[in-house]
Amino acid sequence: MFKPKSQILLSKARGVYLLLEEQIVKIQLQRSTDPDLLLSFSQLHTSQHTSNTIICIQVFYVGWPWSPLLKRQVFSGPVVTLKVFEDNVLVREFLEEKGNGRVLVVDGGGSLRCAILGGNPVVQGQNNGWAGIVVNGCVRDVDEINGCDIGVRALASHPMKANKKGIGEKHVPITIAGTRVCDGEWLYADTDGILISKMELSV
Ligand SMILES: O=C([O-])CC(=O)C(=O)O
Ligand SMILES: [Mg+2]
Repeated sequence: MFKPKSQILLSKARGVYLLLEEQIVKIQLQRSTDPDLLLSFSQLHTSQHTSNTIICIQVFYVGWPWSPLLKRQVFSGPVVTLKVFEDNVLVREFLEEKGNGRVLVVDGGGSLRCAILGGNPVVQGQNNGWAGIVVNGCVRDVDEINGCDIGVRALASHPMKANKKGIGEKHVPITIAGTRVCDGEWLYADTDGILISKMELSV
């Protein structure tokens, strides 16, 4: 186990450790649905610290079945949140904006009944400089998405299009798989999982 120079908050969880003070030197995640793991992270997250040298990290989606069909799994950036349900109008609206390296995190309520992200907005997101899109729901046009230079994570693919009523809420706190995600937080996605941090990390 890596020993930090100074303070460390060490989760009991297997293979997961946070190094604190000057920076996060290494983050290691294992896929797990172990409730102790999630508990230890939520305790870390909610515990009160007086020193702002302590960086609290939430683990987001450890153990979730992210679709392996999507190829660009590694990306990071500041978060923009969106909450919709089986409707993709606001998703498209966001990706028409300049991304400036941000990651759009869409809580689609986990619906597996239609796709709230298709190839067209992903191409737009790529062209507008978004770093990635995380969808708690389904995507379609998987081959088109995989041809794009932008990270995309979703639960699954589905051939059906979503509604186009424009219903949803932008920039609101969302809770996905028990983890609250807010605008301005930082998201780090790799092939092991997805992390949400209150602040930018050096990884
Ligand atoms: O048209 C839609 O609603 C979904 C789609 O395939 C795309 O955006 O590329
Ligand atoms: Mg399409």
